[in-house]
Amino acid sequence: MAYRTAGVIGAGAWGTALALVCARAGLDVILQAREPEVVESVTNRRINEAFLPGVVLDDRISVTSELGALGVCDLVLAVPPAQYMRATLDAYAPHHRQGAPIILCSKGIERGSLKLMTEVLAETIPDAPAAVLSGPSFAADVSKGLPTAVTLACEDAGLGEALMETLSGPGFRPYLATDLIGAEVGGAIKNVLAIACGISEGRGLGRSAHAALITRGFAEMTRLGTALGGEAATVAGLCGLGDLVLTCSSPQSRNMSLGLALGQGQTIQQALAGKRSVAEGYESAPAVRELARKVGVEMPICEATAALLAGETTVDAMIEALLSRPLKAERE
Ligand SMILES: NC(=O)c1ccc[n+]([C@@H]2O[C@H](COP(=O)([O-])OP(=O)(O)OC[C@H]3O[C@@H](n4cnc5c(N)ncnc54)[C@H](O)[C@@H]3O)[C@@H](O)[C@H]2O)c1
Ligand SMILES: O=P(O)(O)OC[C@H](O)CO
Repeated sequence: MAYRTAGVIGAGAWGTALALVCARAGLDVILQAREPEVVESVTNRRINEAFLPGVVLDDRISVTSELGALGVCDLVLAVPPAQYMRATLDAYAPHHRQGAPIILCSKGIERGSLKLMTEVLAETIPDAPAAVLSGPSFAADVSKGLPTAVTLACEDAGLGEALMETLSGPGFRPYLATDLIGAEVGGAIKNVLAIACGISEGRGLGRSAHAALITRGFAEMTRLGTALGGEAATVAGLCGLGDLVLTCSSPQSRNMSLGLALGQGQTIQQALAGKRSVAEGYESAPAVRELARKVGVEMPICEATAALLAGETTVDAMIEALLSRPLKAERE
């Protein structure tokens, strides 16, 4: 099927950047924004001043506050913060066009239910063909057309291929996978690990500690991904290792910069004050910790980060606890 009109649910930085990706790929785009000021600024000045300032949006992109307006779309990208995915899809469900695929682009695990975004979709719009788009991709880079490669996971390989062809462009290269779980776990866990790396950086623990955190964090991500039924090879791809490397290496990441502030001595309240943008690692950390315990997977870095974010420990005690763990074989 040739896709002509894409709907994007959620006009944060990433939803807006993905609207541009779709427009550059030749699709007409309907971008749904919750905030009236976003609708106003995109309509009148062709810029999303609240979430992606400085980027002029393509004329193919129209903006609306109404989820119902996406009922005409033959392809939908869902990009709200993960903790709002269920409520957003519930509200959108009555309008969804039968058979239109939904590409989940948010990175997180639902608190309470401990569910992945594909599970949330299956419970809210069960008939919709699902795909996951995830990988190392800052909205600011993608919106400028800088080269970006991501994982596009879809159990139906034919549909995945069609979606990959549809979204690709000179600066945007999706790579195909069929493992939804592996693709989702990578994106959710790297956010928590990026906070840990930021803390290490903020505390001045050095590049060696940074590399150790990335490597041991990757082991945690792989353990959880495979325990949930994902494949290690998917987690080692763009959606897992690739995104971990990006997010843990740049203060441009909201998650890493939150960690940096905590490592430099700010409280969580100070570090989050006045922020409109989402740090998904902060939001998902309690669910990651609970899920790891539920499935019996050891994730000490994520556990320690969740404890710090919950106010149960201090940065110094967290570092001390991680460094005093019993020695063990690297591959365990
Ligand atoms: N920004 C990036 O570079 C980037 C890249 C890849 C993936 N992502 C992922 O995309 C998702 C969205 O992040 P973002 O960067 O676009 O957001 P953002 O931080 O730029 O903006 C916040 C978003 O939250 C929405 N929001 C606030 N309250 C809400 C509510 N009650 N219900 C529904 N939505 C609400 C706002 O409308 C806005 O879209 C996240 O899961 C993030 O991890 C972001
Ligand atoms: O700014 P962050 O930390 O939300 O990261 C954005 C993207 O997920 C990077 O791939």
